[in-house]
Amino acid sequence: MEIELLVIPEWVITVNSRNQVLHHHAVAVDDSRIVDILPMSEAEKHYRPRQTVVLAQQALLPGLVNAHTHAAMALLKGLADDLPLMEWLQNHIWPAESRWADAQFVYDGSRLAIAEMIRSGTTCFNDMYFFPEQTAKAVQEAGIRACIGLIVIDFPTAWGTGPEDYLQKGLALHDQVADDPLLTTAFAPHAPYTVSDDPLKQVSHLACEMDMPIHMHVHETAFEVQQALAQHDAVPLARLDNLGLLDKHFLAVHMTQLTDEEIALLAEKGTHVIHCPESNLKLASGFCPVAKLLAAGVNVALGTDGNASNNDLDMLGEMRTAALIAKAVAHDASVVSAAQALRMATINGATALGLADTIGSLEIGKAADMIAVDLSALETQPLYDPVSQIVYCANRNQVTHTWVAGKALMTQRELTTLNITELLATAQAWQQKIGATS
Ligand SMILES: CSC[C@H]1O[C@@H](n2cnc3c(O)ncnc32)[C@H](O)[C@@H]1O
Ligand SMILES: [Zn+2]
Repeated sequence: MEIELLVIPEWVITVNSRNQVLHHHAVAVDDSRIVDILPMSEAEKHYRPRQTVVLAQQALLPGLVNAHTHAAMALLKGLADDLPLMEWLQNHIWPAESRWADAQFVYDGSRLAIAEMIRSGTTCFNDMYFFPEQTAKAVQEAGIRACIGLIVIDFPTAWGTGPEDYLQKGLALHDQVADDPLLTTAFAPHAPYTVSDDPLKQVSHLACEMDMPIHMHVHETAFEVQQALAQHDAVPLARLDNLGLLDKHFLAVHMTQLTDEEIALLAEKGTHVIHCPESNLKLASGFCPVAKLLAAGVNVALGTDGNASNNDLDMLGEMRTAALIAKAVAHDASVVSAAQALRMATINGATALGLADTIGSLEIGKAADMIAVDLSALETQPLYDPVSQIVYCANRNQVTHTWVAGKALMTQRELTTLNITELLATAQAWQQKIGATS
């Protein structure tokens, strides 16, 4: 049978329901999908590939899913460090955004972020930012996969005048990208402290009717919870529940403040938690109780947050941080194994975005969103367990290949759809403009 592509790595890390790691197997790809996974010795008998990629000493795994980011913030990387969330946001980031965040900024920043993501093995990201049509354009040109946030926030910005306008523009974008197999959309109300009840009720209604995810920062800090108690006489999670938002469509980002009762509520409602450990550490926001959430049956996925609070978009690093912090928080080294951390960075993100039938694992019928990691370097040798090596040892420069829907976006560390020289020139032009005024 003639096929487009046959990839023959040392290991196939499937992230299927049995976490199978296959040695000396090949992955056959045709028409954007995985059509077979079979022993290497049989592959060449069964298939006549137009291209064969042999990856000796490399592991092939599902592309990483960054379940929470603000791609365009790549242009604000390092602009305001070492600050707590509210001071960072109100005194530095929001003023910078109101000065700079126009359509060109979002397009240029998104391209820079997408290049960083492809180079570090991310094949799908869930975004929340102004001018989402610019992020969508950058995604389409680069060939990566993304869920584009249709933002809602009470105050006016360069992108819109208020909630009605944001929703109208967002719904128009939803219709515009509906036929693109690599793009989906989610409602993205910013946070409980910036979106009032009426737009939240509207989002809840629309998300249910259109079967779309809702992506929101929630319980990021203790301050957020205390302030809401004083203002609304209810913690944000209870307010969102009363407004009807908590169900399987809801992606609650951060969740560093959670009681055991709230964890049980999330499990009962099927709400997803998006854990961003490095952003939480850098802004000193708090610690998400990941082990307790997983034990309660809550789907926990991973995100980097934006480049201005992390400051990288490195999902390999995020996996490692998530596994290490979870152990310290739980006072238990056995929680969040390497295999579990990898699930959080792949299939759990896909599940949160409603894409688990398409991406998140290497299985026959799924889209060929795959990455190769070279484990031959001395830093990852000797090697007893490739999953352990990827989560606890490897760094992002060891990602050699990135495919989305069977198309190579990076081959032997060379980007195929983005030009690094151009991206660097654009980043430096923005640095000069923004740096001159800060
Ligand atoms: C409505 S567009 C997104 C908005 O969110 C801001 N943002 C970035 N990181 C965080 C965070 O960790 N908590 C809250 N808000 C954040 C970003 O700067 C945009 O203004
Ligand atoms: Zn965020």
